[in-house]
Amino acid sequence: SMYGKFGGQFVPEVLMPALTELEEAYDKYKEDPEFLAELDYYMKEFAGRETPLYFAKNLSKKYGIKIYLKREDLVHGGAHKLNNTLGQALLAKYMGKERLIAETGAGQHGTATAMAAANMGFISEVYMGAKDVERQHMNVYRMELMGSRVNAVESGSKTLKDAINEALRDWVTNVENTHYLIGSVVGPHPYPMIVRDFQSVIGKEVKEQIMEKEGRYPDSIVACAGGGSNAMGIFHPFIEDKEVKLFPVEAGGKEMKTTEKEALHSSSLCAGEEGILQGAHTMILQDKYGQILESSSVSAGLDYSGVGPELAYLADIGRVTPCNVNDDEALEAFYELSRLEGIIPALESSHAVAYVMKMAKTGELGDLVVISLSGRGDKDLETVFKLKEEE
Ligand SMILES: CC/C=C(/N=C/c1c(COP(=O)(O)O)cnc(C)c1O)C(=O)O
Repeated sequence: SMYGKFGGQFVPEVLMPALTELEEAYDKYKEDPEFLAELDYYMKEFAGRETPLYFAKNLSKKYGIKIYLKREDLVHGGAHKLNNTLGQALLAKYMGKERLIAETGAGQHGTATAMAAANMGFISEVYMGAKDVERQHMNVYRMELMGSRVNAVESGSKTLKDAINEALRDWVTNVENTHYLIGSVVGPHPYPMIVRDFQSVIGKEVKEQIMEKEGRYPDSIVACAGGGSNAMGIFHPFIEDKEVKLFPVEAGGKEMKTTEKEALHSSSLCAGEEGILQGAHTMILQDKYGQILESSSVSAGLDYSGVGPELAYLADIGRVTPCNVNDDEALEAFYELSRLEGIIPALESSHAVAYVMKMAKTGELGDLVVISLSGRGDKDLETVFKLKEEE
């Protein structure tokens, strides 16, 4: 449960039995043939795996290096989030739970939770910051259409951190019949491990696909990092392959500056400090009194003041190279990929594309790079066109 000095279970005593129950269930079912067969069925027949490792020929031609996109935007629902919600929902079913709750920012995790809940017959409830309810409204319709109740959270910055706090409060009250389906590699142990394991299907597929297509591993892998689950999912199978450089790209927001009460970015690895957030010792954006600072990003899914403890650990030991791009660079990448490849990326994923556009010619990424295209951009069209009008 510890990643070096990071990780742990910094939660109220009342939650410890639920965390112990979850860890015991995970240990029991993660090697259970029936559980694994059922999960494999859902991954193939419902989520649509395996996803392509697509050679972006026009992007590669323009930027002078070989660029592959791991197409998690093609997972059912439009993002990598379903990989995790199917795993955790199935685990909750084997545990005999009848209700799922979740937090969401971009609404992709909420949608993926609603999909798993509808399909497996759970009651489901999603907590979503009021600001995110506004800017990802298409996903609110999708969640409600599939039978989830969406609770707009008005406290704090009305984004992801506040949604997680409300979900934790619900869980404390309803721990008997409810599984809290955390959407990223954050929170108290065993969540960062469970989510990383379910998302590792991404990196496992890349390992086989890149060997098939190129006969070698990539020089670098680039993935955006909000909580860090698509990054940890694509990185984890390559951790021991030291020749593969790993770049988690954080949201640089408006600028890499912090005022008294807020950060103008969401780059916890690049500019945060050690602290405790929502159950884990990790890197967070906090003021000098240790109060969590509001974060900022054009993309709801990266707009988070913390990051997963395992990613904090890997950055601390130098196995990953944290970096960031700002809102404008991400928006430029959103347009670039749409025009060059006919693929509209989520604003979150656009941060990874932007970093490759920015660094391709420096040699830092080598000649063969894989980008985790974590989601598609349909949910962001309104945001992007509103910004265009304001220009
Ligand atoms: C769990 C809260 C995060 C959400 N989304 C985060 C997200 C992210 C960032 O989340 P991580 O992979 O966990 O860092 C990347 N790409 C897409 C398409 C996303 O939707 C959500 O609520 O949908």
